[in-house]
Amino acid sequence: MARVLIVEARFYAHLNDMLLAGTRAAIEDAGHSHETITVPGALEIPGAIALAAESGRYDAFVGIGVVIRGETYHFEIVAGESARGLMALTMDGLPVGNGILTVENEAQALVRADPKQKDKGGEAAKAALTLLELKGRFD
Ligand SMILES: Nc1c(NC[C@H](O)[C@H](O)[C@H](O)CO)[nH]c(=O)[nH]c1=O
Ligand SMILES: CC(=O)[C@@H](O)COP(=O)(O)O
Repeated sequence: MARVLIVEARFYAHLNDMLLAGTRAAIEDAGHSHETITVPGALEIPGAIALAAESGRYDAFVGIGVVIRGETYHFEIVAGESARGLMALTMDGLPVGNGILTVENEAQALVRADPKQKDKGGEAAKAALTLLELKGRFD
């Protein structure tokens, strides 16, 4: 049984609740365990995963959150840098799934967070577990 750490950026609680449901369901359906920690925003997700990975307590990681475009360039920073940080961790050999929604509005986020619709949380969990399985094959 793999131990999966879910790191959620709880910027929009109601959307995160849906993402979390899909993420947890995918992990449980695959027969693995999960633990969840919460950070303020998407920019903190990669750092939290890096810190947790050093503990050696987890086999895979899923970052989830919602970034909705506002009035300024900050959207590009938050969306781009959180994705870049997760990709850097993946390229370092960590099985990481990216479930951070980067959207124009709440309507787009709802469709993607809902486990009964696009289920991006479950998709990110499955991606992390796929990388974990590949890691086992190549080790
Ligand atoms: N605007 C959103 C943010 N912004 C906050 C940043 O992620 C970060 O916590 C802050 O800049 C302090 O370092 N975060 C989201 O997750 N979603 C947003 O829409
Ligand atoms: C993605 C963001 O950082 C955004 O929510 C912030 O809104 P604004 O650009 O209007 O400050």
